[in-house]
Amino acid sequence: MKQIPRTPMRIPKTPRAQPPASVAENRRDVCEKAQDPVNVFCRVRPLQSDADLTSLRVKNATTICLNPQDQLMQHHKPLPGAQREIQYIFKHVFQSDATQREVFAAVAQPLVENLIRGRNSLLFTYGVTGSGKTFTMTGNLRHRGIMPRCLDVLFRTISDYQAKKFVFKPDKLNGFEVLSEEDALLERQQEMNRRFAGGGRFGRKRKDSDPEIASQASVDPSPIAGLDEDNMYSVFVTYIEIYNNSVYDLLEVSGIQKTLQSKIIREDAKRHMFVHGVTEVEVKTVEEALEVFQMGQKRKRMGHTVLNAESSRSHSVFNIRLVQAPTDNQGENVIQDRQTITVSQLSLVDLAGSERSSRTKNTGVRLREAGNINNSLMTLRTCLEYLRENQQMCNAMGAAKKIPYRDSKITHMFKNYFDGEGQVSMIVCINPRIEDYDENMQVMKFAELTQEVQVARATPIITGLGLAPGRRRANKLFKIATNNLTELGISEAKELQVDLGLVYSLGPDFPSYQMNSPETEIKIQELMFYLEQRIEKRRQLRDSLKVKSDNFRQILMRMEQDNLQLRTEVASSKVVYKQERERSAALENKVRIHESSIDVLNNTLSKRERQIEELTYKLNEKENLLTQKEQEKEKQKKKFSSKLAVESDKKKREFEQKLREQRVKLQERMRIKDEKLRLVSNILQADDVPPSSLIRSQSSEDLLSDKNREGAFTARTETCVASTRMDIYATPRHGAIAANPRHRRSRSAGEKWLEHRSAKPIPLGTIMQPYLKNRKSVTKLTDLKELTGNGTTKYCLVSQEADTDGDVETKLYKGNVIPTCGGGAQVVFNDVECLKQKSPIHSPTRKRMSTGTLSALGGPSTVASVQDVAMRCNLGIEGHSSKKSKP
Ligand SMILES: Nc1ncnc2c1ncn2[C@@H]1O[C@H](COP(=O)(O)OP(=O)(O)OP(=O)(O)O)[C@@H](O)[C@H]1O
Repeated sequence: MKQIPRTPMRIPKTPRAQPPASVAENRRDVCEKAQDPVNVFCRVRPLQSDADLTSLRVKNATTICLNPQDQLMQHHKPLPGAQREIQYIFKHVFQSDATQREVFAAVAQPLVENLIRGRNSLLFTYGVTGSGKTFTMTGNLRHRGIMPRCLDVLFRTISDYQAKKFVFKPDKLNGFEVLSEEDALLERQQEMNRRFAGGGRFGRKRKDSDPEIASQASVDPSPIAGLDEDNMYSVFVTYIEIYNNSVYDLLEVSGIQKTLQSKIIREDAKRHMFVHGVTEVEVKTVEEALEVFQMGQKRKRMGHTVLNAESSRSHSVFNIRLVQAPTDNQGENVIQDRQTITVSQLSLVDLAGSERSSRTKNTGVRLREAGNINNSLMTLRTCLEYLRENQQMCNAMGAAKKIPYRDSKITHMFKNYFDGEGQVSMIVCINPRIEDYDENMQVMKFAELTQEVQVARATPIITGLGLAPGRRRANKLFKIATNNLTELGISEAKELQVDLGLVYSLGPDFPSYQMNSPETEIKIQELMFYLEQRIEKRRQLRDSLKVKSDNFRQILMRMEQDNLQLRTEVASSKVVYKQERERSAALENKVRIHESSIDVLNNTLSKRERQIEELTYKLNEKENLLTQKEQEKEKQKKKFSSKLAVESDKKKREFEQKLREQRVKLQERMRIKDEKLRLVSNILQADDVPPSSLIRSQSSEDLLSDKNREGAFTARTETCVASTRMDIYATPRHGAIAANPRHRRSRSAGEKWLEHRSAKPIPLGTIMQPYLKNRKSVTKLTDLKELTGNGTTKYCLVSQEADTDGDVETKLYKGNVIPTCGGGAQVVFNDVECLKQKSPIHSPTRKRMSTGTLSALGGPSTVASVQDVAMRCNLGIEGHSSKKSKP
């Protein structure tokens, strides 16, 4: 592009920051891909009146010249030294007399071709208010703009290849899904019901032919070649308005709501920007599409009335989306796989007027609107500027600027056109009047900038999927042939299954046939011939089949009979089998029961065994314990016996020691007593009866109170007598008994003896018998009078003792009876006679010494006897040594 002068480029002074990874990646992708510049066209509208002055001159089909305003206003001729006219070159410049058709053909038809080939395109008009943007994009009844023409050519191209309505359904995330034929049919019926019930999408019944719309639709462009005939197509339209940097869906069914809700812009899975929740209307004809557009326009006007806005203050975006997907093998239905769907979009954008707010002298709401418009267009300009700079630095691999797409809705929405793939075209609309010179200058600068921006070329879509090309045409030919045959009266033709192989076999260059050509007619005739043959063959085959099937049926009937018989047998066998099974089940049940009881018994047995084991174990433990205890006991026993032995030994020694001591003591005492006795004897010899040597007897009451004590008395007497020749007195129980000192026994009076002998005396059988003169014998001393009365003066106690050898010893204890002061009597023993009788058979070695003998011998027996008497009789003893013993 040549231009004079060129807009100076800004030179960066400071090094730019490194771009983020994603930006750099994107840049690398963009740099690597094939790119096309943004196609910028210029359209000059006619002057309103011939009197109007112009600052613009169209030099040729691509160049226009802008003349300085003052030069034209004042002099009409360039002054020397004045600023020269500025030239701007475009892809094409449409002069004021250019028709809508020319504009469409040059600008929009390539974009529709892109659309059909599955590529995205963006076309926007840019210029000041009244410059003809809307006229170019939409047009009017007489001069239809780009949009209706795009729709017209599109529908003409895909007319025979459209999918049935609702086969493709928007997924609300900028994508589509394929519905089955049944689901699509259901949706169609529901829509029809809605229409009949009370109106269509916009609340009114659809008119079949709106004359205004019909006139817009009736155009004459020929269809675009190169359509993939094996695909099916559907067209969806959306209509959006961006006002005050808010996005509104003009096709939204808002019901009673008067105002529209603003929408947000989102990015889909393929990084394409889309308006979230926007209404996508499927249209099948141009009229339908234009009707939807008109409805959107109405809504737009309604909204503007509510908001008190002007239509030129908003950006309008009309999107035509073409959805295509390949047909199946038979070329009849769309393949039920959303991955095979290709969606292409043509966005037709009518931007708001680009004039600056200073020029319009707006205030209040209008000023804010203008500010927003300026901001969005400024953002667009900045984005394109940065994009251009980044692209220019792409080869130099310098740092890239972050492009502020998100700063305005319009740039945010078309981000993927500049960052991604597609084709971008712009029509700069110019009002050539001289008043718009300055604004036109700005527009030109923007145009100049825009056409330096490169956009990555869209990659061609992958077609085929390995399916035979021309299958839809083959399907069509096959159906034409079958229809023709049906019309000729061959009804079987209807029943024929589609056989594309037959069509393909008609000629090697089949898919390239044109449908309305004579060649096709010939091929259809050939096809009909083949089909006729096929039908004939089918008839024959059918007849043969009938015969065979009859035969087969008969065989089958026989078999059926056999089968029936077998079934009966099987049924009876089954009954038997069932019975057997039941029996077997019963037996099994029994076995199970027995097994379970065996298990129980086993369990019990094992339990018992365990118990036995436990008890055995316990028994062993106890035995062990017992053994231990016995051992311990034995040990203790030994210990105690040894201890006992030691103790007894010790005690024995002690006793012996004590005994020795006692013996010594007794000997000492005996010696003392002997001494005493000797003294007493001496005294007795000197004086016959010493007053002190008296034996006091117990009172008669004491003596006779207890007859049972006779033995004891006897013993006591015996013991006392055993101390030979001693005067012994018994110690009274209650104090000393005093003898009557005035008692004088007359020697002249005769002696009267009281002999006290045993009741059963041992017969002596000897000649020598003791003799007592004037005696009285008693065996029992029952009355004290016997002792005190009758003049008894002497008392003799006879004691006999026989030993084991048969020796008998008879002792006679003699004493004087002395009356006491209390009326009782006391016996003072003064003589003991001891008579011993030897047994003729006795053994001299075994002779036991009698008490008397022992006494005579003065051995230990005497001492023991004295001690015994003392202990038993509780008597005080005082004796003397005079002892008279008779053999
Ligand atoms: N090329 C043209 N040929 C004939 N008439 C034109 C042409 N361009 C514009 N006009 C007329 O100019 C008037 C204003 O045009 P239009 O509404 O398209 O301007 P605009 O740029 O869209 O304004 P706004 O920004 O307000 O929408 C219309 O009445 C239209 O018929």
